[in-house]
Amino acid sequence: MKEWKHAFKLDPAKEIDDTDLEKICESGTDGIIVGGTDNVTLDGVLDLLARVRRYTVPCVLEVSELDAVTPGFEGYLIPMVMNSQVKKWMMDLQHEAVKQYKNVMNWEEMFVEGYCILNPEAKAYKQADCRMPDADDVLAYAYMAEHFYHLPIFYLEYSGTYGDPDLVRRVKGELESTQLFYGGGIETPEQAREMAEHADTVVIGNVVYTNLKQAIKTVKAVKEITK
Ligand SMILES: CC(C)=CCC/C(C)=C/CC/C(C)=C/CC/C(C)=C/CC/C(C)=C/CC/C(C)=C/CC/C(C)=C/COP(=O)(O)OP(=O)(O)O
Ligand SMILES: O=P(O)(O)OC[C@@H](O)CO
Ligand SMILES: [Mg+2]
Repeated sequence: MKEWKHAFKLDPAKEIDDTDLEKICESGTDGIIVGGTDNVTLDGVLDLLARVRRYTVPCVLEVSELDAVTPGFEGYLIPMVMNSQVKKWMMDLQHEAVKQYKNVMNWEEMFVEGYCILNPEAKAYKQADCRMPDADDVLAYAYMAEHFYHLPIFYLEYSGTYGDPDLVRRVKGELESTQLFYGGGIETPEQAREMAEHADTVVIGNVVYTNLKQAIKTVKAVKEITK
């Protein structure tokens, strides 16, 4: 995943037909992330996994629901929400999962993500009871992700709305070894390119379901960038 510049996030709670899924999987994207905030079920995850597996594209599961975890993915992304006001979303859910399952966890395939969620209208923001940080707060979260927690990934999440490219640039300047994911509101190749100028990896979600043609064009836009 260190090499990923572009990823599509597919929501197991949403329908996608085989033709569209083929276009996504054969688009040249670096990987597929299966994940969503609500209504994530084991059946939904298994269905997507089996269908994505027809193609060679790498596929990882972003765990938001413990009951929907299954073997068979190349990797597992474990969110912890750094700007949540409630310890549950930063520590307790993950603690409970480790307590129950540490014997079957393969840490080589688990990647913890420090999430900073910046759209107050996003489901994940509301669910995790987030507070809105200012720019200095965000930079400090990024710094903590790398230097306190040694996380492999810091995820600047604007789910559903396009974010601030200048903040993405400043966050990137704060990080050396932690990989910066940007996700949220990318609907055009130009927006994908703008965020990919700064973020290590851009994640494209909802536009897959609203405008597949534009979604596919984001791959080339991101791959063309040489930093
Ligand atoms: C078989 C095998 C490999 C076993 C492994 C063992 C095992 C069970 C490991 C689990 C490891 C572990 C520590 C898991 C943690 C579990 C857990 C429940 C963590 C909490 C996750 C969390 C903080 C979720 C909050 C919400 C969040 C940050 C979601 C991220 C995704 C996101 C923002 C999606 C966008 O939302 P979307 O649904 O698309 O929204 P729209 O519909 O509005 O677009
Ligand atoms: O759905 P969008 O707004 O593209 O966001 C992508 C991803 O960051 C969601 O977790
Ligand atoms: Mg979504």
